[in-house]
Amino acid sequence: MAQRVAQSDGGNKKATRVRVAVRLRPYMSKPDEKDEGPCVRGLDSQNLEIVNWRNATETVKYHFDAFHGEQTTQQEVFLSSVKPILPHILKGQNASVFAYGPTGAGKTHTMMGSSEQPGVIPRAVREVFNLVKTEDEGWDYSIGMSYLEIYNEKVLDLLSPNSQDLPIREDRDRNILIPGLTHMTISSFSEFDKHFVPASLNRTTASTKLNQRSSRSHAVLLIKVVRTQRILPHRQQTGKLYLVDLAGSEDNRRTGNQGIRLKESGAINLSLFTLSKVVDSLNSGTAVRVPYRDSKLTRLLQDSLGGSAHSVMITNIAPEYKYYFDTFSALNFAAKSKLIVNKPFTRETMAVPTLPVKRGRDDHDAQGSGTQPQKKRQKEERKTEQDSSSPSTHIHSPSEPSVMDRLIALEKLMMSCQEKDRLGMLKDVAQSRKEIQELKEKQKEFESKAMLFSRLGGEKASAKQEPAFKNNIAPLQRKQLTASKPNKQQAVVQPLQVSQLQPLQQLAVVKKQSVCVKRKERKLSDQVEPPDGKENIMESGWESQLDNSMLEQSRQKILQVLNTGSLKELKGLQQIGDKKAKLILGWREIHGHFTKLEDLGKVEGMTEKRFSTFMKANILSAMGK
Ligand SMILES: Nc1ncnc2c1ncn2[C@@H]1O[C@H](COP(=O)(O)OP(=O)(O)OP(=O)(O)O)[C@@H](O)[C@H]1O
Repeated sequence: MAQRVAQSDGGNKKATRVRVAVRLRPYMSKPDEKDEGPCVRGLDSQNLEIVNWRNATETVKYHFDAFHGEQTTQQEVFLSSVKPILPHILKGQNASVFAYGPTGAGKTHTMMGSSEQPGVIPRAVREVFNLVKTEDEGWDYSIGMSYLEIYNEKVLDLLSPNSQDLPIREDRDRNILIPGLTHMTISSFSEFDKHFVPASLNRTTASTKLNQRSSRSHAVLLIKVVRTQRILPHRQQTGKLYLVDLAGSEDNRRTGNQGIRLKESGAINLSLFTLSKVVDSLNSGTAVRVPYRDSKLTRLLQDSLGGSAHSVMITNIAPEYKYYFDTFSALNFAAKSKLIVNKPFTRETMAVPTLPVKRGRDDHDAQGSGTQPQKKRQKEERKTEQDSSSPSTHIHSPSEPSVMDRLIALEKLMMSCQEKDRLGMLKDVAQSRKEIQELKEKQKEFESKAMLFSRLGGEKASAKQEPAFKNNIAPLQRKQLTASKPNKQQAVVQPLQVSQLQPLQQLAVVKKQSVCVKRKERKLSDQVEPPDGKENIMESGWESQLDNSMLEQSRQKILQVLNTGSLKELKGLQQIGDKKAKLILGWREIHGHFTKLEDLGKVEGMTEKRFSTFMKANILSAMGK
């Protein structure tokens, strides 16, 4: 008999941003409504603009990973925004796609679609089956599905519609579990469809003023792929795909909701508000506690936001003026969600011989909460975590020989000892594993420092040939320029400069650059170049008046703060406010160290001019000038 032992690639967690796409649905004017034209329009495949409500002669511009215009087909949305993340779930990683946006903006259309225009969900499931067919030989695959809705803060099983509110739990590996939720094994797309279509009809929908068939709940479809290697050690990887159709945010002055609709709406808005708080808290980087537990929705999406999943958010928006404020706030939510960083990793177990465990203890453990099979699995996970010193894990634990020896010796002892003694030894094993982890981290730190120094050395030699900014962000333009490539990390609201396209329908010609329209957005504006061109123009040549060695010393000091400084220390630098300091921390999180000071130009909103101002202010301040 064999038990399964968890393998972790925790040390290799690579940060990845939540990808944000925006989809604009076609204009749908009703015969009795006056046709005011759209308030928002796309500029290209990543940019869009919306009228500035404070001044209709201006617009506000946004940049996203993808923009899907009115004409974009379901197939195109799937191919560009969803298909690329699916292969991860066949490799034991988690992925999630969720549709966000105001009521009636097209979330259900995007996720479910219709039989003529299938949406993301049927396409993604079909693709998972296709991927499995073409995968490497030597693995067996098992695919399963669960489907639930969160209605009025209750978790309801859509595959078993008479079920009660289900609890949400988290295991020690931070996997979110729903004990009692139906899990069906499916062997083909048609089998999936057979369960999915009737289950979708169980979802709570109702007619509101803004949408004839409005979803009154958040729907979450979970597709779980488990692949098991045919040969020893029978590696097993589990990847989960969450496909989420959120209920829409609602302004009840416009929906005219009353009674039960109003209660539903309250629950929907509250959970979306918590979602927004979670995003703010993740972005602030300083919050002690991310409020995931404040709503069932955020608890369930915990892994997708700031967790271990590859996440894509499709923000649906509507072009009509009556949706203006919903659209505006959805775009701002989308813009801030782009800053969230997840760290996906592979969930893998291996088969190893079972250690002798007393039956009585098994029975006792099974008394707690959760269903029997689930408890058993949780217990197994717990046990495998403790037993992670078993022989098979050695293959993957490069560490100091002395620590390794201790582990092997401990294991040998464990195999032959009683339960009571084992517990004490397990503690030692845990301690040893901690030491290994610490050693690995120290090693990594050492290597990156060594690399940094060697790069610095190399850089000095070639400093003259290298351009200072490798990824010049296009400065805000006041006249027509050839558009340069937008910065990859661009994540926040871009205030519009002078519009270079036709003005939006029924708007006067744009006269001046836009301003950010809310105080909050105004704060963000320290990341973008001021539109009026008042930025200091740097007098050139000031560096040449300084002593070279002192100059170099100051540069090194600044670089050190950039690479190792805390939020507070970063804010201690001249020209670095709270927002910029957080962006620097975020950049470090994703890319590691700044090799040279000029790399600061890669941080969101740090234009060449801003960089010059930053350098001058900090060097002069370091020299006490
Ligand atoms: N891209 C699109 N092309 C054509 N029709 C669309 C598109 N997007 C949405 N629609 C139509 O707009 C209407 C509202 O869309 P949908 O029900 O998907 O909105 P929703 O955001 O899910 O709303 P709610 O939050 O109230 O459930 C539907 O009739 C839908 O068919």
